[in-house]
Amino acid sequence: MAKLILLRHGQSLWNAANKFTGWVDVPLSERGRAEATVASCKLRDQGYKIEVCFTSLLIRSIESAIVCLTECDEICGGKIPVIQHNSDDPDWHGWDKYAGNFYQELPIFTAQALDERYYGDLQGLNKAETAKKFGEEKVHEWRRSYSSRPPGGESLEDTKNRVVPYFQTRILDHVKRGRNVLVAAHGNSLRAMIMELDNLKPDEVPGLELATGVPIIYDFDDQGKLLEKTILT
Ligand SMILES: O=C(O)[C@@H](CO)OP(=O)(O)O
Repeated sequence: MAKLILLRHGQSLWNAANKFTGWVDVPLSERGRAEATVASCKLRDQGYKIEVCFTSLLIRSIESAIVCLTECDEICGGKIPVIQHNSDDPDWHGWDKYAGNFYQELPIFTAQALDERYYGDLQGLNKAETAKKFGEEKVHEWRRSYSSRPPGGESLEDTKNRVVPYFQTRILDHVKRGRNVLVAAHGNSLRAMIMELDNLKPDEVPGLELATGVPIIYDFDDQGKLLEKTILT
């Protein structure tokens, strides 16, 4: 039975400062690293073993994955996590000639498709001040509705349109082969994925809040059919 483990990154320094973050590449806070450590221990205590990992290109998701996979490293089943960069930069080619060894290494695939929702003109602004300026209702609509776009940014629908094809082709492929997969990503890229997994309608998604650093486990049977969901609080 394969497991799909979704992990919203630990608290970032801009989560702590209550700022819209989006694609701004802000690292974890001390609390965020502690949350990823706790997630790692919970997964270890429940006997989970990870075989493949996916992250976005943003450091807060990569850091969360690395802390989660290395703090209680039993969850890697004796393998070493290795990031599989896939850069279009021609200077990169040649650095990555190492073919890898699936028996000894746990691949971490990084993908732009899993990045946080692009928050456009709101990025860097304080959330409370923005709500005062534009009104609580408008800002809540920008943050939590399905189809409303924040100024210059992506709606959740836009985010879902890039997340779901990647999820279906790349991530679910491993799950269907019976592998346990960790996806360390963001509040909105994971909400898009959960909409798909839980069959949520657009009017059901505003109520979906994800805590930082709390693993959400989906169990699949050998035919790739979804059986149950557990939140490791
Ligand atoms: O700022 C962001 O990028 C996100 C996640 O922290 O915020 P929100 O909860 O408003 O979608």
